Amino acid sequence: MRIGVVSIFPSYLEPMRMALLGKAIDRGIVALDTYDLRDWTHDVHRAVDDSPYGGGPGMVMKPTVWGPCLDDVCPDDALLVVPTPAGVPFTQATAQAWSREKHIVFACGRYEGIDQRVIDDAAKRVRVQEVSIGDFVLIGGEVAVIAMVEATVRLIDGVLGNASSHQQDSFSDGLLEGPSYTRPPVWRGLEVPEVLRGGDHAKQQQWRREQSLARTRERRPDLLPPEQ
Ligand SMILES: CN1CCC[C@H](Cn2ccc3ccc(-c4n[nH]c(N)c4C#N)cc32)C1
Repeated sequence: MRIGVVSIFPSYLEPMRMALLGKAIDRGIVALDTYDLRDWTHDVHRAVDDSPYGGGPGMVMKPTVWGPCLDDVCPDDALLVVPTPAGVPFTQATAQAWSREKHIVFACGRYEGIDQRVIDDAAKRVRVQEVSIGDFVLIGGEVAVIAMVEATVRLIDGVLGNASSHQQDSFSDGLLEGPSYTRPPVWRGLEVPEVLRGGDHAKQQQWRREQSLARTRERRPDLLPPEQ
């Protein structure tokens, strides 16, 4: 998978070159290109924003900068993703679908966002998805991109050491994952559940299912399947 990210703060994206994502890049599973939007500005001040039509707070990012940038970095067969609090919710299902994409380009807005005509113009040529990572407001799109790239890339074969890891994710079966434990068996008077210290894998699987259902019922009843 090739990933392109456009930002006025490309160094904000450096965490994606670390740890497991960095290893996926080193191993050629993922290619990451970051672009500085200001390289497409055409004035001495390298302006990327301007005042909003119709008044209102803040500034809006210029179509005359974003347009030429996306023309250059987003080919017709790529998926263009625009993080925005007004977007469709990003979910595990989104990550699963994106993990099968060959090329994804992320457009990181700042200020009050990107002039809508940039998205409308791009949609004439490429598939565009405006997505949100949650019901809260960030300062820009970069943190959302890091979260979405991590959720997506970890699903690509070969990225996670233990192939089964993501198959036991929260949400992979629609439920929240249950608690995890490691040594020592007793820590500050707290014991690891007996069933996990034994060797009956069928009982352990049943226990984990029960724990997932209980936790989902308590914390995210909206995720429960109808019969539960
Ligand atoms: C007050 N204004 C309101 C509009 C957005 C302004 C900041 N901003 C500019 C670009 C941009 C991109 C994403 C997000 C964002 N926030 N929350 C999420 N779940 C996001 C996602 N994905 C936020 C952003 C702040």
